[in-house]
Amino acid sequence: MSLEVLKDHVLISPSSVFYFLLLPTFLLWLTYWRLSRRHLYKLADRLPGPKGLPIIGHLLDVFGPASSVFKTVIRKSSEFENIAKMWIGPQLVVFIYDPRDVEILLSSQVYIDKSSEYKFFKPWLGEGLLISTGAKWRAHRKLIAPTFHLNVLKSFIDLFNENSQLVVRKLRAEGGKTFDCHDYMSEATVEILLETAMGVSKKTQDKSGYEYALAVMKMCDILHLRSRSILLRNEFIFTLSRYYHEQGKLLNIIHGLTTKVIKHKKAAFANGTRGSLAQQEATAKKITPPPTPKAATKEEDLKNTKETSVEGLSFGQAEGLKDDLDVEENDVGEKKRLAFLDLLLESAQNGALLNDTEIKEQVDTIMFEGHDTTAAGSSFFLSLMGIHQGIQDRVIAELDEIFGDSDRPATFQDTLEMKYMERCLMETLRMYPPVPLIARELREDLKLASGPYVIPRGATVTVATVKLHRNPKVYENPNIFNPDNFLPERQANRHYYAFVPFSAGPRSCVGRKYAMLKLKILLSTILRNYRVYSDLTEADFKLQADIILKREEGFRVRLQPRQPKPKSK
Ligand code: HEM
Repeated sequence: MSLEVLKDHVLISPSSVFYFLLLPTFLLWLTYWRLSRRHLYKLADRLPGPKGLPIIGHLLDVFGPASSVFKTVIRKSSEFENIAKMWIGPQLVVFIYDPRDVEILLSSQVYIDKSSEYKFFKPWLGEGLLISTGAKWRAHRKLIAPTFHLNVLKSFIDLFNENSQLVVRKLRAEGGKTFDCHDYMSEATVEILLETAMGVSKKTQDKSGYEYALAVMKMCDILHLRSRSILLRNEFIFTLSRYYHEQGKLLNIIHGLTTKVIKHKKAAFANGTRGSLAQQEATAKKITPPPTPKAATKEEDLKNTKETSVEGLSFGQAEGLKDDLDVEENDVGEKKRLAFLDLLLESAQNGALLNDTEIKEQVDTIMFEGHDTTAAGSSFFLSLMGIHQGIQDRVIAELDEIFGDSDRPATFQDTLEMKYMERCLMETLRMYPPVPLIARELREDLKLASGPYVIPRGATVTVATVKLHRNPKVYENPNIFNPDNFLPERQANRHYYAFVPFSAGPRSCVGRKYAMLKLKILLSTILRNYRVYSDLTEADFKLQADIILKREEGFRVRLQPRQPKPKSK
């Protein structure tokens, strides 16, 4: 049969040839893809974990509202003691809960790459400290960590006090009603960051910190949704969705604030002004004593390092854990003892270390990491005080012991004496860690200590702090709020990596000491003025882990002004 005849009988068009070849091409690609991942499959097969569906694994478990996804994943992985693997479609996710394994992961200089989900942060945080990696991350970490050195933080104490007093005044508006304290905590933590790390006055921001905080919360919802949705993970499909437009609007608010912060600070910098503009305004009005950001001597540094270690604890982590916020290498001399944005601008002025985009990315990162986490931590703390009245009695007794009937601002020394409050804060961060999951993508195999397991390169490893911190082999009655879990003797007998709310190792939280100091001043100021009540119990909490751990129903509490203590004779 000639070709002419064949054409008459069979419809051969270019598109039919394309479809004819599509299936074998796909099968060929699939075979290659699976072969290239055979190392991953081989090692994954040896890891324990709940059984998923063929091909899609546990993909269906990550659909639905954030609170139910969180519960399902925790429930399914709970049947497994130290380690649980799950396939989320083609992605291998391994949860580790044994402190020995957590140590291997977090203390390593090798496993420092963040998991692929962090890329959704890029339009917002760019290559900021939270998500960058390699040489860039190392250089910027080295630059930024000293700006959260204790000597810099001590110069923020007046501003912490002043802003905490402002919250106390704002809270009067609630007058004994039940309300969501997270709104107040968010606004306060944004404003405190602006005035301290950023060094600008909150008054120069015509949009309120609350509006920024609200936009951040909505952004987190979108990012979390993207990490759960197989469709929205795709960049192209995402740009066609309504979430893309919503994200654009939210980023306008978020970046609007940070752009303005940098503009103000740059203008002041050009005029030769250094240090917090808010502090200088207050000083001009004689509200506070002059700032004292002076360089410490070697001896003072050593003393500071010791002071940060309070009865077996070192500002939010086990005493035995050390990172670049603790070690003396941080002693980088007077010039570098500058607050965060001052140092960034100075470095940019002096050379090629940072360009404008990089400054912006780091400012966005610190604004996000520095406010949402502490807002959640302080809101959980107040909720728990409201529920556990006996524990609140002890915190208040300690504060009365320290301050007597005086309403003077707190000093650094006072914060060191808030030992019971420190334990309550630790216990809050144990049971309700604001960062509930710490995830890394492995570029090398990871051999575990808890059993004969090797997690293959290419997998995502997740430390679910929310579960690690409730390990019944480590904590007696892990689901009961008990600040005595942080008594020095109990702490000393525990694996250091059994409590890592601020992560640990080279990628630990640079704001750990800042957060602990600020939380103590903010929360002690509130409890010196109000008693907290709650109509709910912990069993009523609907936990929602959309990047930051929150209560879905809001952090509802009631406040009663405390009666002034009778003046001592
Ligand atoms: C209670 C408060 C806080 C908690 C529980 C917390 C927790 C954490 C955790 C768990 C990480 C590691 C995240 C990961 O590996 O994915 C982290 C990283 C980070 N945190 Fe915090 N944080 C808090 C407050 C702060 C504050 C106040 C700041 C800044 C002022 C801050 C800045 C950062 C930065 C920049 C990183 C990235 C560090 C790096 O990768 O080198 N955090 N934080």
